[in-house]
Parts: sequence; structure tokens; C-alpha cells
Amino acid sequence: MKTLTVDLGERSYPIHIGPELLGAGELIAAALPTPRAVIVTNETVGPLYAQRLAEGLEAAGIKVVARTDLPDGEQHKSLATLETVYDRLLESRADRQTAVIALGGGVVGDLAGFAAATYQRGVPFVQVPTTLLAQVDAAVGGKTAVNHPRGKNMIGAFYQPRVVVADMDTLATLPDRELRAGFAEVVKYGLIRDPAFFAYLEEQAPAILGRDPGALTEAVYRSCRNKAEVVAADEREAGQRALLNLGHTFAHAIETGTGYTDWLHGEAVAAGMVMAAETSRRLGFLSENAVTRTRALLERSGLPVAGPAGLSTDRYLEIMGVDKKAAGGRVRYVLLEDIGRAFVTAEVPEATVREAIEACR
Ligand SMILES: NC(=O)c1ccc[n+]([C@@H]2O[C@H](COP(=O)([O-])OP(=O)(O)OC[C@H]3O[C@@H](n4cnc5c(N)ncnc54)[C@H](O)[C@@H]3O)[C@@H](O)[C@H]2O)c1
Ligand SMILES: O=C(O)C(=O)C[C@@H](O)[C@H](O)[C@H](O)COP(=O)(O)O
Ligand SMILES: [Zn+2]
Repeated sequence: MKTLTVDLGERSYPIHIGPELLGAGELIAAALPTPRAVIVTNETVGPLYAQRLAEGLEAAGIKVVARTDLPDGEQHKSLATLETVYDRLLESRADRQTAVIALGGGVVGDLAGFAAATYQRGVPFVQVPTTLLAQVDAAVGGKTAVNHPRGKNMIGAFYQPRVVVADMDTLATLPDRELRAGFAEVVKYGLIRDPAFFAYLEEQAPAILGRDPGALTEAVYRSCRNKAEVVAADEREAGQRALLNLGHTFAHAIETGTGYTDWLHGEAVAAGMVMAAETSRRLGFLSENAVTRTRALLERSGLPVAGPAGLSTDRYLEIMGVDKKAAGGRVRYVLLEDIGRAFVTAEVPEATVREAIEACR
């Protein structure tokens, strides 16, 4: 097992990464104030992994007072589903010390995290991520949210977990398409701040996507190390944390514009990062060679490098207008000046954004 720390003073917490961690209830018990918990999972992950997690917790002295299996899918990351979690917490008489443990991908993690942030004004929260995307990104850093039909993650809170337990063995049952989607967020760290990691991924993508245990663990570890550093430096996105949004202004438009159904978040991020690279090149910040390397890595990893044919450029721009990075009525974009160097700017002509979107059809 490898352990990293997200350094947030009194609210610092560990990220444990390794095999056979699902049953290691003591890792969670060590982080909780009282031995009571509710497991929030979904109808796919619950039947696969909730029992093992619960047995490990009980063996470590944690009583699991309830479990709720939410419907599966991004379209259920909604206020309506959130309400069912509050119902379950109340039915099971969860009190202010009862922990909420999210077991699943980013959808479960984001929604359960927001429930934990708001139920009785905040209860202890634990992340047990079971997708590559959640292990490398969603479970770390404390962004929690649900979607609104008009925009991604529009209702949420910053609320940090007490501990993150990433059991690499759970990835064995993850469909290939989901593994690839998670890889898009891994590539993101290389693009925004870690050129050596990007070069490593260019070489190791086949091993990672082929589920080589060593390569996968290294990818999760280096991704979490990057995210932990950014979050520790800027927990609430006053500055550099916005770089973690590379490609997301476009991606969220794709996800919202397609009704949160056809496109996986990671797939939308892959296409969005190419759009951001194309925008950067058109403005003279990024070389043609860097755009080519970005496209090539994503494309040969089986990720989309073009958006949905049916989404008009006007519709992209309409949805992008409510992006959370917008300030003073202007959308702020994360652009690249090299592989491993990103920055945020509002100085992007709309015509250039249109061209970049259209270059990615
Ligand atoms: N909070 C953050 O910082 C952050 C970061 C990135 C993404 N996100 C959010 O995360 C969400 C995407 O997360 P995701 O890609 O994990 O999607 P997801 O949660 O929908 O999970 C993907 C699919 O895999 C299934 N699954 C999960 N674990 C499995 C396993 N071990 N075996 C078999 N099937 C399994 C799920 O049931 C689901 O069908 C989006 O809503 C996105 O906005 C949040
Ligand atoms: O942790 C962050 O900060 C991120 O931006 C990570 C993103 O991968 C993630 O998709 C996040 O939810 C997007 O943030 P949002 O604030 O644009 O909703
Ligand atoms: Zn993301």
C-alpha cells in the first residue's frame, strides 16, 4: 500500500492506494470520530463490493447502520436522488457523528459528498473510489455536487473527506470504456503541470489501459500526488486549482448539451482538452507539435478527440456562459502554453473558440 497526504492543516487526510484495501476497515476506523456509518453506493457497485466493505468495517468496530444503492448513471446525479439519500439517513437515524461512506465512481462520490456536507450541516465523509476516474480525481480534493439540467455540478459544496481508500482490485470489474474515460483525467495532470508524467503516459498508456497492476498503480499514485499538491495550495479554487478544469468548459457543455446520458465525463474531458489545445494554438500559445502529441495520446487510448456531431456551436457557447469559472460575465478558459504548462485567461475571442469547436467536429 502507498499513502499520500492532502495537506490541509487540521483537515489533512490520507489517500491509501493499493490492492486488498476494501476489507481494511481499520483504515477508515482510524479516521472516524464514532463507530457508525452509512454506505452510499449504487445498484452496480453495491452488489459487487458493499458486503466486503461492510465486513471490514464491522471487523474494525464500525457499525454499518444503513446502505443505499442509488440508480446508476450521470443523469441520476441530481437533486431528486440526493433527496433519497437524506431520506435514508433520516430513516436510519443517522446522527451528526454518523459517517457517510461513498463506495463507487465519481457520481456516487460527488452526490454522497454533498449529502455529507449538508445533512445536519455536515457529517464525517469517507471516499472509497472504485473507478479509475474517481481514484485519480473525483475522490480527492473535496469538490462535491449534483447537476442541474442547465449546468454540470451547479449545486454543491467544498467538503473534504476524512480518508480516501483506493482499492486497486476493484478496477478488475470496471468496463474498458470507463477505464479509458478515467485515463483522460490522468492525461490532464501531465498536460497542466507534469510534463515528465505526460511522457511516461505516452510510453505506458498500453500497459495502463491493459490493466498492468504496476503501471495502473503508478498512474493512480502520480495523479493523486499532482491533485493533492494543487488542492493543498488552493483548496477553494482562488487560483491554480482552476487548472484542474482544463478541457472542462467544453466538456461540461457536451455533457449538459447531451442530457448527461451519451457521453461519459472523461470522454467529454478528452474532447474538451483537444478543443482547449486547438484554442491555445490558434492564439499562438501552443505549438502544432504539442497539439499533435495531445491528440495522439488521447486518440490511441481510444478516447474521443471530437465533440458530438449534433451539438451546435451556438449551444456550446450558450451552456459555456454559465461555467463556474466565469467572472464579470466573461468565461475564463484554461489554456496551454506547452505540455505541462497551463494558465487561465478570459482574453479569448469568441471567434477563436468557435473555430476550435468546429475543428473538433
Ligand atoms: N469531485 C471532483 O473533483 C470530480 C472530479 C472528476 C469528475 N467528477 C465527477 O465524477 C463523475 C464521473 O465519475 P466516474 O467516471 O467514476 O463515473 P460513474 O460514477 O458514473 O462510474 C462509471 C460507471 O462505472 C460503474 N462502476 C463503478 N465502479 C465500478 C467497478 N469497480 N466495477 C464495475 N463497474 C463500476 C458505475 O456504476 C458507473 O456505471 C462525473 O459526475 C464528474 O462530474 C468529480
Ligand atoms: O478538483 C477540481 O478542482 C477539478 O476541477 C476536477 C475536475 O476533474 C472535476 O470534473 C470537477 O468536478 C470540475 O469542477 P467544476 O468546479 O467545474 O464543477
Ligand atoms: Zn473532471
